[in-house]
Amino acid sequence: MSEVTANTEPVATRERTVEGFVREYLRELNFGQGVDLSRASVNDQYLALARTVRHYLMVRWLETLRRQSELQAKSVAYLSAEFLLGRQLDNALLAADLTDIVEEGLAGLGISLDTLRQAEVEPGLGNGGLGRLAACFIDSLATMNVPSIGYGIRYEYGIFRQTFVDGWQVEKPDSWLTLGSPWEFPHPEMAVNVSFGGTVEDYEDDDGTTRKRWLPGWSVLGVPYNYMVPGYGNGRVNTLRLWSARATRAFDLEIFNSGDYAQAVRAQTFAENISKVLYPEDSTPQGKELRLQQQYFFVACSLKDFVDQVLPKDFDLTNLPDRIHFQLNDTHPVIAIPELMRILVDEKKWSWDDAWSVVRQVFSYTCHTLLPEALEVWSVELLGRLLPRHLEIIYRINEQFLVGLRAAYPDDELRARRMSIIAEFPERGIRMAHLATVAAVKVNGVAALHSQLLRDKVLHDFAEYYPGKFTNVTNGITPRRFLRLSNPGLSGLVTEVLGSEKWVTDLDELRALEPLAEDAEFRRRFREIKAANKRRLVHLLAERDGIVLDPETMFDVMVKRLHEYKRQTLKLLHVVSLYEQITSGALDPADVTPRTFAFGAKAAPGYRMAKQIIGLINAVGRTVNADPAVEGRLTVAFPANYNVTLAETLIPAADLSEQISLAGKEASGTGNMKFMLNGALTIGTDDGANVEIRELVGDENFFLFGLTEPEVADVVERGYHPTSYYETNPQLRHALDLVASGAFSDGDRSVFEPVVSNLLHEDRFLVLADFQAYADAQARVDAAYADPEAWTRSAIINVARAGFFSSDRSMRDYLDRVWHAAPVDPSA
Ligand SMILES: Cc1ncc(COP(=O)(O)O)c(C=O)c1O
Repeated sequence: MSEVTANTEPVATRERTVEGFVREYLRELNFGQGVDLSRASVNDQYLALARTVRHYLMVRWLETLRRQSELQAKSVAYLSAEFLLGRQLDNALLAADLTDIVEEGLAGLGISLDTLRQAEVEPGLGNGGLGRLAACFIDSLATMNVPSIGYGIRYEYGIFRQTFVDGWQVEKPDSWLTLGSPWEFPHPEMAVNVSFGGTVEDYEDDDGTTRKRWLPGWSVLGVPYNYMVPGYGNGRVNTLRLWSARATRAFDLEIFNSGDYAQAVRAQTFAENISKVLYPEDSTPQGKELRLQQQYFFVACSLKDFVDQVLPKDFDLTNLPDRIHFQLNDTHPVIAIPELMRILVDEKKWSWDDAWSVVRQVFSYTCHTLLPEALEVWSVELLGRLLPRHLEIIYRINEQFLVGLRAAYPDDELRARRMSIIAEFPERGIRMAHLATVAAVKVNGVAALHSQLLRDKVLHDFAEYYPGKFTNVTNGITPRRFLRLSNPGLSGLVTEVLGSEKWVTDLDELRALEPLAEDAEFRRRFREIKAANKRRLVHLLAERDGIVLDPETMFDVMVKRLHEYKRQTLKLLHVVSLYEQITSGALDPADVTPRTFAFGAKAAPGYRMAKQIIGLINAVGRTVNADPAVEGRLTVAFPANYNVTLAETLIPAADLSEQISLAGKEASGTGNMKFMLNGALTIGTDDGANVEIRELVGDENFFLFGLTEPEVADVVERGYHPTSYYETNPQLRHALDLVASGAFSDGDRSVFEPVVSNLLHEDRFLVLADFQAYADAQARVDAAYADPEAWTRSAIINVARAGFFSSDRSMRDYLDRVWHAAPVDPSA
């Protein structure tokens, strides 16, 4: 009998040849999908491809995990209720350096890689900027060799799929899991128990100490699903661990036996609801019980996982600050602070002071907003009912905090009330941002202006009390997804002229493009790439939405969540004004630069004004696009369901990026950076990261307009009267009157009355105040666009100076300023 030698090496050291890949792929199709090539559906082909590609990454993943537990280096845990990942296939192919092999191998089988790319449904596990930021950050952490893990929620339904019915938004469920999700690795055997409700009691410990004990009312299981987060070009694969809720018991057999099947499975449904659906809210918190359940659920799972599974069994938790830093992405995971206190005090039986001294060294908090209404406050009644022990802990943290505060400001009770973690009005509530700030090592804003406004306004009292705690980390975007993959034309040109792909991991390399702005041949090639990207978008939108566009027009793009502060209405009023001026004869169409005014935006389903604005954009589009008077001059395009996948084709095709929020309202923006990196010029206010973009590219390569933040504050303080702008600006008046007249609603004046009346009588975000400045800036845009050479020069300068906005740089800033951790040496 021949001897069998055990090989403990992972088997997946795959052959990196076309033939090797094809063999693996066919094996996966046959044995994984259970079909042969002649019968395989596109979905079969896609799933088999995804599994084949992940095999190639598997050795690296296992190796990363092995080394991580060996090294025990300081790690980062990024806690985020959202990870807006986008499609995975292309990114995995890039990381595994397999794209060419796979393309050729599939072609040999008569399969188009591009068709399989399109078969992937993106996991929309986030609302917009915040969730996409988390996805960029974990990509950068992996690429930079930082030991780290992402923790979040595996929503069964992500952000809703937006459709338009008669121009109005109708939400459809996003069933991203229906056709199978080949990128995830469920581990039901590693499920952890998470409790809710019940009561707290005192009891006497063995040594006579009185302690607290939480007697929960109910619990659920959290099942971890692991996702690979491959680094680019470095052999590292980090982990993203998303939690899915399951019932602790599938159903109650007693009730089932008594014949009530529906009642028997109700507990299961109840538990599984926790990870069922992402709250489709952006910039406004949802004070809903289920939302708090979600937050505690994923945080409790993650802390338990880290303490019990990731750390070695004999780990001394007093050393926790040397081993981990938990980054809280907004207030959603802030309940982690009392949860870690509970673990240390109640479960590990530490003293309060010892526990607090560790807890206050391991969390940092990123604030993402400037809108006071977006800061989460949980009612004490709700939090006490759902998490009674945590409420007690929060009260004790607050008590201790207020003692210190009153000692520092003995005669300032008003300040104590303002800063207290507990709000008394309009109902008693827990201010999660205050809790986070009290416990955090660092609190950061997400752009220079935002961090300054946090210090000066939103969290001013705290910045005075804890001067060293506040810092800035300007957001960033991953150059892998948002240039290397999404813009193959520009990416190829950059690699060619720079002589290598080093820029993909060192985006400052783009600076070397700058002299080429003066090179006519380079400009011609740059322009040709933009033109090709525009044609690619035109083709996509024709197929996807039946939208017909002319690639020869200027592509003026505003894509982001629909929110009044972002001011989609400002762009729309400008379109209406141009339309009104042309149709009334005030403007010769020949003098109007042919433009495509593109929008992409989802509105939160409960945000009525945002949905009205969507209806109005579509209504204006319908009228304008059908009117021969403006044909070839003005086109409005509003493809439904803006998501990461659409962004990847839309952004590289843009000539003009609209970043027109009211100054002092947009924390950072990341869309703005993606456009800049892809060679669009920005028309924008002095807000969020626009400020840093403009500083980098200079006024001559940026169309700045509008009130500054101090001016806005001044206008508001003096009393803002939007009607005065309406009365004194004829173009603005005519545009608003046209909307009010029912011209876009078949003569029905009532349809868009709420939008018009809101602008005229409230206009919280000063659209009318900035209208003329915006129209003037658009005239400057037209003038600049008329000179293609100068425009291209500016676009190249934008690209060349975009290096600062790499999320790799953001990670370096967090490592230095917040986490005090370092990448590990890949060769060690
Ligand atoms: C799908 C999607 N939605 C929303 C955003 C956020 O856009 P902005 O920063 O312009 O608000 C992004 C980021 O670029 C995105 O990719």
